[in-house]
This record gives sequence, structure tokens and C-alpha cells, in this order.
Amino acid sequence: ENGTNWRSNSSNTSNSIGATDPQYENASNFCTIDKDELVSPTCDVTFQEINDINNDIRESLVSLARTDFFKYFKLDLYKPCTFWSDNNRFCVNRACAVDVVEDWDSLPDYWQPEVLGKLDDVEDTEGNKKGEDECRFLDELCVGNDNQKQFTAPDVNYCDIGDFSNSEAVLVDLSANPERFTGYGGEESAQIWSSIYKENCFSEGESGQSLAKNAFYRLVSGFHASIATHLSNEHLNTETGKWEPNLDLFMARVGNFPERVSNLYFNYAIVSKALWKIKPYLDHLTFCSSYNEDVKSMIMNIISRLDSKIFNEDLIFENELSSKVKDDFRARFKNVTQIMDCVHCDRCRLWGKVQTTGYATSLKILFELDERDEKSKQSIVDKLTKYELIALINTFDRISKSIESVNNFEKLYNTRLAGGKLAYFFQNNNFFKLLGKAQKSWTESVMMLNSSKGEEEVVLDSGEPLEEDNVPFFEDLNMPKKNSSTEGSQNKWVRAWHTEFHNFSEALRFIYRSYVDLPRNIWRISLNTMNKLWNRFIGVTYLNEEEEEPIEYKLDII
Ligand SMILES: Cc1cc2nc3c(=O)[nH]c(=O)nc-3n(C[C@H](O)[C@H](O)[C@H](O)COP(=O)(O)OP(=O)(O)OC[C@H]3O[C@@H](n4cnc5c(N)ncnc54)[C@H](O)[C@@H]3O)c2cc1C
Repeated sequence: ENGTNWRSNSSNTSNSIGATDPQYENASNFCTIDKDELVSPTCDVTFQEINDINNDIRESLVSLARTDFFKYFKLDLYKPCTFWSDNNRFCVNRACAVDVVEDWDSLPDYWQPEVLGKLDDVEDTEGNKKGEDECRFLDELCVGNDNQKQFTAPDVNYCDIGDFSNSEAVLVDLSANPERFTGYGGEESAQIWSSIYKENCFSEGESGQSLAKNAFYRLVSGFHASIATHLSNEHLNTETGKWEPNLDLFMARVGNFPERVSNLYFNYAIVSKALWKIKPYLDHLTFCSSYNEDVKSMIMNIISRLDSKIFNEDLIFENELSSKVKDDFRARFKNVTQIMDCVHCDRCRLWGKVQTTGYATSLKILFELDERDEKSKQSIVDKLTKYELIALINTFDRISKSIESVNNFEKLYNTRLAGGKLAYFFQNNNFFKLLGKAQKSWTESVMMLNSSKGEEEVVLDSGEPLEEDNVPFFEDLNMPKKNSSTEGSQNKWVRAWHTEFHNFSEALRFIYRSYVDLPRNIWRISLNTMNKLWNRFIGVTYLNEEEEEPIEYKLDII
């Protein structure tokens, strides 16, 4: 499914691009995916259809994620990593930090304890007064009925939903802590990803349904690609101090890997189908009474524009073997959510937790609602905790933002290609430039011939030579290399012209210099001859007089 070119119905893309610019002429199209192909055998939608759905709902989704109900999340930033002990390292960048909500007065009215005064004097089962602890109060806020206070039976959960009621958990305003480039990387993040892929994804030889195994991998890879898209889209430009898209970084991490782009779309299909699936049961959910209807109508408005055929969850665990595979799948995904506690960068951990919880909630909705039993379906949706719902909506927003960014990066890529082509034409096709280049190419050739090193200069993507103070920030990054052989062939007429022009001008210069130098040379030869005659006359002779470079002189005075 990844074998052909990325092209759309209304394609304004790249087939005609790069005819003359050596830097881009042979560049591949943006991403080798056909936008008109299905996203996966389990998704009856094409990449283009997902783009269209996303364009349609994007604005409403952003508004929903920014409501006071969905923009706050709670998590324990200091929960110890249970998978390995070597977890004392921290990301000390400012960008890694999370700004926790400490100023409670700044929260909207319905988050203030006194608004739910009736809770103040209510004691919970442990005899604690519920108004005393603001965090506890938030846990209870917006809970519509007693059912919701009991967590769903653990065997249907794909994450530890008790995490959010932990007494160490802090409240975070997600909108004040955007997911973007933090500088987190190196061994630390590599250890996390490697543990997720190597220890938790299914390996080839393992038994079980291949669709399920494949879905697990695609889910993780899509999550990884989404993070890479966000950090490339909001990347710190150290020259301007602004957060802006970095196309080279995006291409190196995601754009050059069609499979990763495709996995982003796969994740979009999973989360949106989960949302679509809870639509009939949303009536039972109550958000805060003051804005219950608003939030609900916003959610309904989005869900009603989604498409049920976007993902067919029934294909994943199809036969009797599946129950075991499903248990395994669930346990492995739970591990992935817990590995987030090992992430050293707080900001990355925050978004890692939000998104793995969002995917876990989607998986629970997709795979644990018993199709034959309406009551059980309602009950599972009723028991979704507030933090699962917040995570679900925010994960959908994140993946939707990634899809939007991929399309923006495609535009940037095409603009760069087209810009490169025009700039190349105007910059290089004037007579004085050609003369200058002829001169330069001659000087370079002479220097190359004289150079004993014969080593190729390493050039960055920007075209600058790699010097010590110019080492790329991402040393681990394999940026796409320039295709020098292509450049050579594309330049051959220009080069031939340079060579011929150079030879001709050198010949002219030689003849000119010969005439200019003639009187001087005659004078030098005469002087030399007279000198020899004089020496002979006074009786002084040189040993090896005929040699041009006598090493030693000896006076032979009789
Ligand atoms: C949970 C988590 C959240 C993070 N959040 C942020 C953040 O918000 N901001 C930030 O700047 N950094 C974040 N990071 C770090 C970021 O993901 C990278 O690890 C880091 O930028 C270093 O990137 P890298 O090029 O070394 O490769 P990595 O992204 O670390 O990838 C490691 C290896 O995995 C493979 N790989 C890469 N992408 C995929 C994919 N999509 N599918 C399959 N295989 C793949 C490649 O072989 C690659 O070499 C986060 C890391 C983690 C673990």
C-alpha cells in the first residue's frame, strides 16, 4: 500500500517539479503514498478522505479541546519508573518543564470548591472530608452518578486509570504546556522507544493474529510519528527565537518514511472510530451542569461528521484464538502507558501520558463493548472517568493536528521545490555569473590538484561546509544527503561551457603575457650572458655552470 507516489485527486503536487534545479531535480515526491489508496485493510477510507474529514472538523475540535472541561489534566509527574532502576536522569531544559496549576483563583468558577458546596461536608468511605483536598475535589467534579466513581473492572482497561486519583497528582493546564520541541533525545529517549518496540510490540515469530500484531505496531509507530511531527512543526529556530516548522527535520523523522505517515492516519482512524462508537451512549454522561449541554453539543457536532467505516475493529480479533491475543494486546499496551513514567522530560511525559491514555481509552471502546449487550456497552461508557474522556479528546486533537501539519509540510516542501527551481534559474543564468563561475571552477580545480588530501568536503543540507562550530544540533540525525552524481549530470552543459571558455581564455592570456614579457625576458637573458662573459674574463668559473640550480659555488682563484 506504500508503493506509489503521494498524489491527490486535486493534485497540485510534484510531478512537474524540479526540472532544472540540480538540488531538487531528482528529489522524490513529498511522500511515496497514494492518497487515493485505503489507509489499511481494516480502514475503508483513503488518506484523502481522512484529510477531508479532518479539514471539516478541525476548527470544532480545537474549540472543544480548549474548553475548560478538556484543557485540564491531572497526572503524577514523580511516579517512579518501575521498569528499570537507572532513572535518575532529568531533562534540564526549560522546554522540558511543565507549568503546574498553582493559582487556584485563576481557575474558572465551576472548578472552585465552593461552587459544589454540597460536597464540602460529604465524607468519603475513608472518613475524609471531600472539600478539604482540592485535588480530590476535582476528581469528584462532574461525576454524574455513583457508577462513575467505581473504576471499570481492570480486565477491560488498557491503561492504569487509577493513576489520576493518585494523591501526588498535579493539575496541569494543557493549553499552557504545548506539545513541541523540547530537546529531549539521545540515550534517554532511545531507551524508551527501544523498550516499547523491542519488548512490547509483537515479534514476527509470535503466534496470534497478524492483523492484531500489526495494529499494535502501527498504533505505537503512529504515536511516535505524531510526536515527531509536533516537535518538527513547533521547533525552536535558534536564530530568530521563534517556534516554527522545520521541514528538514520533519522529512528526516517522518516525511521520508511513508510507513510512518500512513501510521499517523491509522491512529486517526482508531481514535475517530472510538468516538463515533460512543455517540449513542453520550446522553448518560454528565459534565458540569453549568456547561453540560454546551460540551455535549460540541462533541455531538464533531462525532456526527465522522464516518463509521473509517475503521473496522471487528477484523482485528476475529476468531476464537483472539481472546488470548486480546488479553496479550491489552497487557502490552498497558505496559506502554506505564513506560511513560520513565520518560525523563516532564513535558514529554505529560503528553506521552495524555496520548497513551487516549489510545488506551479508544482501544477499550473499540474492543470491549460487547456488541450483543446494549446494557454492557452503556455501562462501559458510563464508567469512563473524566480523565479518560479528557485524554480521548486531546489525543484526537493531537493526531488531527499532526494530519493538518503533514499537509502543511507537503505545501512547504512543494514551495521549496518550486522556489528552488526559479531561484536557480535567475541566480545562475546571467553572463557575469557564468564568467565568475568559470574563474571559480578553474581556481577550485587548481586547488584540488594541489591538494594532497583529496577528501570530500562534508556539506550540510543548508549548503554550508561542516565546520567544528557548525556541527548539526542533531548529531544522531541522518539528514537526507544531496545527490552529487545527479548534480553533475544536470550541470554537464554548463560545465562543458565553463571548461571551453576557461581553456580559450587561458590560451589568450598565455599569448598576451608572452608579448608583455618578451622585453623583460630579452633583458634577463642578455644580463645573464654578459655576467658569464665577465666572470670568464676575470678568471672566475662556476662548477656545473650549465646547471640551472647550482647547489654549491666554489671560487677557483689561481
Ligand atoms: C513518550 C515520549 C514523548 C516525547 N515527547 C517529545 C516532545 O514532546 N518533544 C520533543 O522534542 N521530544 C519528545 N520526545 C523525544 C523524541 O521522541 C525523540 O526521541 C528525540 O527527538 C530523538 O529523536 P531521534 O531522531 O534520536 O529518534 P527517535 O524519535 O528517538 O527514534 C528512535 C528510533 O526509532 C525508529 N523510529 C523513529 N520514528 C519511528 C516511527 N514513527 N515508527 C517506527 N520507528 C520509528 C528509528 O529507527 C529511530 O532511529 C519524546 C520521547 C518519548 C519517548
